[in-house]
Amino acid sequence: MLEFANAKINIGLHIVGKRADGYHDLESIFYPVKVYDAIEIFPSEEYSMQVYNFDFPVGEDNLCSKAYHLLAHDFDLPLVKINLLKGIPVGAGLGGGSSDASHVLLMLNKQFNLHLNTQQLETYAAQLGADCPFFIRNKPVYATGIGTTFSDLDLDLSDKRLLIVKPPIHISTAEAYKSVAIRTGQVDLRQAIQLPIQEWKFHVRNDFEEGLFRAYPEIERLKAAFYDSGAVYAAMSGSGSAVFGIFDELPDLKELQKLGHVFSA
Ligand SMILES: C[C@@](CO)(OP(=O)(O)O)[C@H](O)COP(=O)(O)OP(=O)(O)OC[C@H]1O[C@@H](n2ccc(N)nc2=O)[C@H](O)[C@@H]1O
Ligand SMILES: Nc1ncnc2c1ncn2[C@@H]1O[C@H](COP(=O)(O)OP(=O)(O)O)[C@@H](O)[C@H]1O
Repeated sequence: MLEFANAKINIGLHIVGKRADGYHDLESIFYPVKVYDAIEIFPSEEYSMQVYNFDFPVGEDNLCSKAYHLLAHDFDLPLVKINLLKGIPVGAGLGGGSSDASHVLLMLNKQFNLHLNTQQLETYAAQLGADCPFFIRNKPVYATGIGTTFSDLDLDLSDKRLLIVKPPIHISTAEAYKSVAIRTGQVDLRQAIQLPIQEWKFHVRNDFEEGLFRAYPEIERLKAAFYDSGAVYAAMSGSGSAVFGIFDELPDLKELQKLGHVFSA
């Protein structure tokens, strides 16, 4: 079985509290985007996994392997070979690894007739990472809690052009959370996105930007370059380092291409 695992962007991200277990409560809008990894799973004589197009360990730490072993613990799954072709940049705030994990759960459920429903799959996904459950639903949602409680959202950007630029900076999510400031009393993102998109820049913010822009001025310059290129809204996604921009029309890419790898999403 071959499937494509898409990325996500966060449209607004408010860090609203810190919990006793060290995780943070947040509010965010998760929006699926058309940047993909490819995952192939097939029965094999032994379990193995191979990653193409990216250089990181493929051992038990890979989220695809973790997803397989999580289900293999509870179900009589055959041994499989997993091939992963990375297209989603890593350490970018685009949730690539989380999407891979959840797509492995979805694929195993389908391929081996496990009959798990969405709720059950989301519960398994939550054991793999806070970003994972979103990719089970994989449609625009307003997320709260640690990012695993969802309400559906009517947001459709399909008449816009969406560009994402990944600068050559790798940000660890855990590190980004360590220095983020908690802010309460922010605008309700669900209301803010009802405003015309041109006004989002005054109301829709990502709380990770402040600290990470200080540490990596290149990311702030990248966001400015999006506006210079005509974006109606631009922001860093999640804990970075990728920045996305929403455009009415496809801009000249020359300046953006100087600052990183450009993805049309
Ligand atoms: C910031 C966000 C926004 O969507 O995305 P990315 O930028 O990573 O894509 C997510 O909250 C990232 O979720 P995810 O990357 O799955 O996090 P996990 O693997 O569960 O946790 C990695 C580390 O991040 C911190 N963490 C994560 C989620 C959360 N709500 N509070 C936290 O404090 C914890 O220190 C944890 O040890
Ligand atoms: N299948 C995978 N794809 C990408 N990263 C993975 C995967 N499995 C484990 N990881 C680990 O997760 C880290 C962050 O992954 P990524 O999906 O890029 O997160 P983020 O959304 O925070 O940028 C990587 O640096 C890597 O060590």
